[in-house]
Amino acid sequence: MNSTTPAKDLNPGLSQAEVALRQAQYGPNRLKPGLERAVLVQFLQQFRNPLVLILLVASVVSAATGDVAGAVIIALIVLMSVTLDFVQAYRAGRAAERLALQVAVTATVLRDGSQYELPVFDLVPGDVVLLSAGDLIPADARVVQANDFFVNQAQLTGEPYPVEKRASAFAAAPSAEWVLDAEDAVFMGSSVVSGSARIVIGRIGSATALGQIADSLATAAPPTAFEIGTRRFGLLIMRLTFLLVLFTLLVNVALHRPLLESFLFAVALAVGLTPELLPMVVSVTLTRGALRMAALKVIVKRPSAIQDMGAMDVLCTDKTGTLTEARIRLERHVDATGQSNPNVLALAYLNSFFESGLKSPLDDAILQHAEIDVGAWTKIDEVPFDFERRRVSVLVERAAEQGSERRLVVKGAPEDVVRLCTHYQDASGASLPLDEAAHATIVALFDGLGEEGFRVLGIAWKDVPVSHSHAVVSDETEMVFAGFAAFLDPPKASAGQALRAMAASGVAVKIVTGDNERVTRHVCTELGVPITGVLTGTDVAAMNDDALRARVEDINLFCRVNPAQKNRIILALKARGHVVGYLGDGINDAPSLHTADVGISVDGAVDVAKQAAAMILLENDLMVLHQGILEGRRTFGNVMKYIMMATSSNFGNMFSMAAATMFLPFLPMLPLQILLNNLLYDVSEISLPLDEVDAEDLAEPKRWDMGFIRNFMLTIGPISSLFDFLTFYALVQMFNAHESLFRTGWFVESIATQVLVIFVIRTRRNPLRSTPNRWLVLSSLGVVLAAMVLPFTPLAPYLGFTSLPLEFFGLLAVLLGAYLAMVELGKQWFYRRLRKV
Ligand SMILES: Nc1ncnc2c1ncn2[C@@H]1O[C@H](COP(=O)(O)OP(=O)(O)OP(=O)(O)O)[C@@H](O)[C@H]1O
Ligand SMILES: [Mg+2]
Repeated sequence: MNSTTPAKDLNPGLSQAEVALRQAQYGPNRLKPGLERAVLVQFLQQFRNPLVLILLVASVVSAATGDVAGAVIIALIVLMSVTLDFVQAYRAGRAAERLALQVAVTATVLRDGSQYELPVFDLVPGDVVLLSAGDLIPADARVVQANDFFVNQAQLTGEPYPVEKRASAFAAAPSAEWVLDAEDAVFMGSSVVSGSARIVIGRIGSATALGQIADSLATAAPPTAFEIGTRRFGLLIMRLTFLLVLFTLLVNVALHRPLLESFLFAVALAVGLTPELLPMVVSVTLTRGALRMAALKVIVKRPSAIQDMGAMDVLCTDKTGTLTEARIRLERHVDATGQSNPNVLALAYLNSFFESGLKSPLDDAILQHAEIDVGAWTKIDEVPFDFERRRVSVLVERAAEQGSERRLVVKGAPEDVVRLCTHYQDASGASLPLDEAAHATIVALFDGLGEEGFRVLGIAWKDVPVSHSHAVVSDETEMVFAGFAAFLDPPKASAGQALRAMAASGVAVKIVTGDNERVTRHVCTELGVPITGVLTGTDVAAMNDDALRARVEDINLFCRVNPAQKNRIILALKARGHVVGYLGDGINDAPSLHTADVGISVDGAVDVAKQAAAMILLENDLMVLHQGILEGRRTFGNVMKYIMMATSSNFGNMFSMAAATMFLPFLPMLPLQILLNNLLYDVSEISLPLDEVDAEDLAEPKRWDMGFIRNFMLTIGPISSLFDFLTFYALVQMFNAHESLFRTGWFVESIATQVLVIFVIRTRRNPLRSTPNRWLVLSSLGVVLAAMVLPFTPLAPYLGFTSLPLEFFGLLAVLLGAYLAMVELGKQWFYRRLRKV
């Protein structure tokens, strides 16, 4: 191990004035381009939709052939739909970004000689930053001081093992260039595995090595289950649209209709069929969910995680701080004979005091327990803590009668610490050989402490020659066992209740901890959590992935597992088809937070954990998480409503429109009327994300089910078409409708049925027993009213409408009532059959 390299420069950091200058010059330390440019780009991206482009081109062509008014109206309608969609989605996006800012990763920066905790995007070249284990490296920088400083550069180099970095003055070859394997350079996107350092920033934002490859990294995120679902749904719709459009086009051509108009009609039909509001509905529901979560003190970094929360059926969690209070207190310090012994405390204190790597709450508890003067000791070296060894050693020295003495002090997981010892120290301080009898006493003592619910660390030491100036892992042998430090970390009162609530909502909770079995069992008993099975890290190590997969289902306690094993457990659960959440706060949790479908961390977590998580709890409370799960399911419910509307009623309408072209001597609706119909329908749906979802729809994890959507479509769609044909028949037979009367009548009927059916479809219950959101009622009724009034306004001739006879509204009322009643019957039949399967 490399020992401390002293600071060559005592750089006090930049002055605030200098920082302001540099911020103006270099901009924020961010990978993404500025928002302003993005707005325009985002808006223009809406026009990438081929249907939108085709419509605009087609309307230009139709303007050229004489129909200027029609072309202008089509262009206007298209523009309005695009803007409507964009504004909603953009506002949602901004709200999500503001939320994410609340949990921005910060760095410890030295400016004007004082330390500040600042968001990383505030940093400028020249800033002095202090780093310790678990931190993310905020920009490309030079190391000026290092202390057993190891970083993980996997994101840049793909090299999974930590590499050591040293201060320039101590590097074998100080480098002037930014080379990834330079010993004295660290790079944005890597993380500190152990040790500490002081760095001076050289390059920020997109000038960093990461910034230069950021575009290629951006594509790496795997799609969530929900995104895969939406994509498959889009494909289904696309196929249906294609068939229908082709069909109408062929019929119209066969009937020798005007080509351009037929083409426009077919394209308008395609627009009518496309659930173009789906992305908007998804992002708005998600943002609304995120804002409601924020009120509960949960910050959602990646909005789609809310959906994953709704789908999640297994939650894995570590123990400390989640199930326990994380107010850890040192309760006892006992020697091998079980007697309280100040020498044990002194050794533990030395170790915690000089440990420079990852400080854990256990260290804090030791340091807070007593004030011990360590002034006589100086630190020589350290073997930093890691989650494989589960221990930390410090090498310290003090003056003694003859010269000086050097001592290695180890503290860590008791099983391992005891294994490293050949001697033990009794109450008088004498060092005795650790024979079988002594070993049995020590193990019994340890077991006893565990039984009482104590978290226990073993403490051991040995003297080394003064010439010994580096400490390495292999020095941790032939130690003298000093005793145990025993801590209490009381279970959280609210945790048991939260776990029961989750179980009742169909989410299995599994505990995945680096701590030992006895302590964890004790916590479970106190919380009233039944233990269905236990696996230890040793068991997991002995299994291949198949064997692990076969076991993960029944086990709800995984103990003494290391970070890689935690990750394997998550992978095994995912492979079994579960949607897995992971809650954790340490360096050891980062890989699992990344692998899980939804990673959840807490505000006090180390940077790497916060970075890997999709959601941050500002208050570590499992009950809030249960709320989040319900929020996710609510979001899913509202998106589903939109999809069920789009596939049943909307699709039914467009289907009858296509079919009607075969029987009518004219187009059943003008292209622009179809587009207007679609726009009005969209407007009625804007408030859908605000809608309530019935309690029974929140009872279970929610997942995409294409079979469900298809069957629903096949049940409700035909009812919609049936009533279209009844209208069609009545208009021709009873009203003797000519072209424009027919189109006007059908336009009004189709809007009314299509929009009002939401009140039947939005609930599984009798629609009168489930209260819809006020805005949804207002927008729906408003749109239907607008459609009815439109034919009587001066706009009517431009839109090809004619005023309707009063009797038509009588017919409409009868048809509408019968339609809604029949959809309700169809719906009830559908859900009854669904329950039987
Ligand atoms: N500061 C420390 N010094 C020595 N040993 C430590 C220290 N911190 C942790 N350990 C050892 O490493 C083990 C694993 O660490 P830790 O308990 O933090 O893991 P975890 O998986 O995060 O567990 P938890 O579920 O309690 O959060 C501990 O049980 C303890 O034996
Ligand atoms: Mg932990």
